[in-house]
Formats: sequence, C-alpha cells, structure tokens
Amino acid sequence: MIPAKGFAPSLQATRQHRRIGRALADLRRGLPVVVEAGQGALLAHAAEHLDTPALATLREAARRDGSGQADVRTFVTAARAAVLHIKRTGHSVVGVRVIPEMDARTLRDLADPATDLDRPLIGPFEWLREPPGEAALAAVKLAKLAQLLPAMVVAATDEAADRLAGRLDLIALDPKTVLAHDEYAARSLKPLGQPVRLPLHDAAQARIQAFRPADGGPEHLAVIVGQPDRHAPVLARIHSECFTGDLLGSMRCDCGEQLRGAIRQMDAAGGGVLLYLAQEGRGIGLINKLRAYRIQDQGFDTVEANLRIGFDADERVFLPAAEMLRLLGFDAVRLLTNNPDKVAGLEACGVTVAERVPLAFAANAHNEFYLDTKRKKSGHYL
Ligand SMILES: Nc1nc2c(ncn2[C@@H]2O[C@H](COP(=O)(O)OP(=O)(O)OP(=O)(O)O)[C@@H](O)[C@H]2O)c(=O)[nH]1
Ligand SMILES: [Zn+2]
Repeated sequence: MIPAKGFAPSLQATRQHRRIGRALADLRRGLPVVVEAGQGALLAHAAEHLDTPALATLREAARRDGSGQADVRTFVTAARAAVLHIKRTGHSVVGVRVIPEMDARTLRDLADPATDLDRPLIGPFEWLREPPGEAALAAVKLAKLAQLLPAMVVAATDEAADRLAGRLDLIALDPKTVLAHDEYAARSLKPLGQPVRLPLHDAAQARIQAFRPADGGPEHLAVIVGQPDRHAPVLARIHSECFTGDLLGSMRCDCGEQLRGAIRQMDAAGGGVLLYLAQEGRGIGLINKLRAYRIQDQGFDTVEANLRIGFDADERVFLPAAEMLRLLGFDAVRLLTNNPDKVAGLEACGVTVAERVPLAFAANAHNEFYLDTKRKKSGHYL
C-alpha cells in the first residue's frame, strides 16, 4: 500500500490552494493575477488574452528602469523560446523584454503558434539570460493550470502583492503554493460516496466512482469492472480523457478503441479498474489539443506540435492515478498500456507495476503517423 503521507495541510495552505482555483478563473476570463515576488509582486496576464487596455495597465503598474522604461516581460517556456529562435538559456522558462514598440497583438502572436507560418515574427528578441525567479515560474504554471497558452505577460512592481491585489481587486498568490499545486490537488482527492452501478455495453458488471480534489479543480473517475481481487495485482488502465477519440470516435488517435478494448479485457478477466483522468490532450486541455491538431495539419507530428505551442510532449502527472488506486485499496497493478512513461510514472508514485499488458489495435489511415510517432519519439511499445 502506498504510504498515505499523512495528508493534513494547514488551514493557511488550504486557503492558498483554494485561491488558485479563483485565480485560474480570472485568468481564463482575461483578468490578471498577482504573484508575490520578494518585497514586490508580478502583475501577470495570460498572453492569449492580452489586449491594448490590459497591456496599458501592465505598463502603468510596472516599476521603471534607469531610462524610464516600464519593466514588462513576457515569459514563455523553453520549448516556445526555441520556436522564436531564442538561443537556449538552459532554463525552463525564458523572459523576453517587452519594449515600447511591442503592442498587444505582437505579444499574443509571440505566444500563439497559429500564425507562425503565415506571419513569421520579426526578431531578434531581447531575452533575459538570468534564471527566471520563482514568481515567473509560477506565472507560467498558472497559464498551464488554466489550460491557456503557456505564456504570461508580466509587470514587475515594487508594490506589495496584497496591496496591489487589493487596489485592483485581484487574487494574490504565493509562488511556492502554485508550484506545489499539482501534488496538493492529487493528495487531497476524496471519493464521493460509494461506487454506483453502471452496466456498460462491454461490461455488464461495472461501477463508477468519482474523486474530487479539495481545491475545486477537475474531478477524476474510476470504473471498477467485476469484482477485482484486492490481494493480487489488479488489471488496470490509466486512461487520459480524450473528448474527440473517446466520445466522437475520432480517427486521429487510438483512444476510443483503447478505452473500450481495456473494458472488454477487464470483463473477460473477471475484474479490473479503469481510471479516467481529467487530463485531456496529455494534460494540455482540449482547446490546446485542437491547436496542436491545427499545427499537425501543417505537417508537424504530435510531439513537435506540443513543443511549438510551448508544452512538453507530455504534461501529465500520475499522482492522481496513484492516489485513486490507493483509496480504492489497490497497491499493485497489471497495467494495460504501451507507454513506458506511464509505468515509470506510476511506480515513482509508489504503485507496484507487476506486469505491463499490451493494448494494441490496428492502425487506420488517419492515425498511422500518430502511432508511428508514439513508437519512434515517445518510446511506445506497439
Ligand atoms: N497533445 C496531444 N494530445 C493528444 C493527441 N492525440 C491524443 N492525445 C491525448 O493523449 C491522451 C491519450 O493518452 P493515453 O490513452 O493515456 O495513451 P498513451 O499515453 O499513448 O499511452 P497508452 O495508450 O497507455 O499506451 C488523451 O488525453 C488524448 O486527448 C495529440 O495529437 N496531441
Ligand atoms: Zn485521443
């Protein structure tokens, strides 16, 4: 059994994490958030929502340098910086100085790969070689948590975070809390009542159970097929949500077939557990996955498309899956997957993967290249 690690956050920590949910809603509706940065703060705006008045607010709030220029920067991930021909800095997040000639549209384009080929950006950009502070890392993490493009335009201010947030009626966050949020959300998962009966087309004896994190973030689901034995490794599938494949039957991927195939295999084996994780698009969210599809239609593969947007090839964390297994009473699994990272990710969270059980279906004309890329670039066994 995975040690429960005595999850008992302080009231203060709980308050901070709940604030993140409110901050994400603000970012998604086009408002900035405040991130503590030493004595001062960053006023951070999601790049994809930046318009002219928002940029003016950032310029007004920013401290001035010796020449009177406002200290506004746009922070992008190393992957996006590479697309912008910014020399490798060795840091995961890179700051680009926002000079007075840059307008809101330029800053949106800097973040958004959609126009890369039609309207190539004119550099070179003035980027900062120093490592980004914790506050800048937290700002970019917030964009990812909000499932927006992973780029933030920020003003560095000398005003204390609480004062600035109070004055502008915004949410102030501590960067350490933001950076620890994934772990908090996973460890705070709680089952919602008892599993409820859900006869499925492929498994008549099935039940479904929802798990909710304390921060108000997305719920994850577990489908328990049959009566799995708690004393032996359980046949398990960790399946990341794929609206297009699971629900619509998209032929761009193999998700729908894997989902139903896994349930059939569990039914045939007399029992199993399928964890359905709210991690659409390998953790980048549905809208960003649709952006990735558009880039793939320009000739890039699935990994390149993620990187051009500024994400890693895979942004998922497997701690929620491990926690759900623990809460369901399973400590060892026979994992239905072709993905070596899932095996390693789950084991790193304390779940024993006793066996990897392959899950393969014939390719179609639309997903052949996708499956080939999984094999060649992501090391999938297929
Ligand atoms: N970013 C991105 N996500 C994709 C793409 N195609 C499918 N996905 C997502 O990938 C996830 C599918 O992952 P899984 O079914 O867990 O598959 P996997 O990581 O390949 O591993 P196994 O299926 O277990 O071998 C879903 O969240 C899909 O939405 C794509 O082209 N880009
Ligand atoms: Zn899919």
